[in-house]
Amino acid sequence: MHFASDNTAPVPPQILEAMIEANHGHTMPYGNDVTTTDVRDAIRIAFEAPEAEVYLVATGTAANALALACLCPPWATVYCHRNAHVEEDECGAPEFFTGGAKLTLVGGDHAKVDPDALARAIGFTARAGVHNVQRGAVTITNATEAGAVYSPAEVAAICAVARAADLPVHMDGARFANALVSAGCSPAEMTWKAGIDVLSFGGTKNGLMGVEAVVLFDPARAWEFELRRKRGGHLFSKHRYLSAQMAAYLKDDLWLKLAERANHAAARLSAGLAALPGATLLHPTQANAVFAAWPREGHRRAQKAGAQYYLWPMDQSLEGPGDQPLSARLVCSWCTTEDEIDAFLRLVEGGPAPAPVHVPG
Ligand SMILES: Cc1ncc(COP(=O)(O)O)c(C=O)c1O
Ligand SMILES: C[C@@H](O)[C@H](N)C(=O)O
Repeated sequence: MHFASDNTAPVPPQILEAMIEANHGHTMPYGNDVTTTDVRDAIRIAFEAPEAEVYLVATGTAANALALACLCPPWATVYCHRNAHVEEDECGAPEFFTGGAKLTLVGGDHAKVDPDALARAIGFTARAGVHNVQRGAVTITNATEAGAVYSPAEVAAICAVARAADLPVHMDGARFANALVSAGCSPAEMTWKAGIDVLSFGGTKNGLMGVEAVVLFDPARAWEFELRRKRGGHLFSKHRYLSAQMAAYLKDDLWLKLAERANHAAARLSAGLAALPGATLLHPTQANAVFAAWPREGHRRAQKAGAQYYLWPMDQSLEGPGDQPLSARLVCSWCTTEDEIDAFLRLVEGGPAPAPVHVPG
């Protein structure tokens, strides 16, 4: 019962097989291999963006921070949701890689930036001219840190506010595939057609060993990104092992199939929890994460039986009197099974613990 994060999931066999297949002979380094060229073209086709420039890095934090560094000067600010990953979980990487830009936090339900709140925040910035940080860029996360999904229209509304202030917009797409299959739109509709300038196109949460593609829909920023990636130590010399993963991920729409499996599992888990006495959903389940609260005893039973997930916020405690509800984040991955979901739900409800799984060897 593994719901701590999609980061805990193994790599799909197709991806490992692709890396083994790539592991023959010699090939040019630093992205000068044929597979990287093929991946770049495949992403341009998938996004209907023939002019886009595409670069692979190994972490989502690197993708976000390097992309923002190309969009926001050191003396400016990046507008993000107050619960955005770039604010809460990147240890200051965006501030570091931009050379000191600030993050201006904006509210909104389900970790979605509210367009009106964004407009107010932008209007308040630089009100005293040289004495204030300047307006820099906007970043939104899709799927969000609360498991919600922006529709293309919602993305366009954010981008319209940004464009009115002549600001570029970045999308943290660590779970882009999950958002896309949920919204039922095309990659282009979810990004550049709605006004997104740069996308962190995630692969790691959706199964890859560690590959994220930064897609710059405006190629004018490409050379700066290349320089920042190398200067930041994020240009892989044996780049073929990144591109082999991404090539396999895109082949036959594997990326969409993996995301559909994770989202389907989350929908099952969410419906099961919502039906339990005393359990409540805290956010709509629109991608692969479920945010819910249920009585403490249910948490104790589940965690005693080995279920892995985070109380969310993490500073809650299983100890203590009474049986008041505690809230949790449950993340499903491409390999979450119906059996582990059903076993978890029985534990939360108070049923028998699942039989221990015999792991041979
Ligand atoms: C929404 C979001 N963005 C970015 C990241 C950063 O990815 P990484 O941990 O690979 O740096 C994560 C991590 O899971 C994430 O959840
Ligand atoms: C850092 C932690 O939030 C990670 N990004 C996850 O989603 O599991």
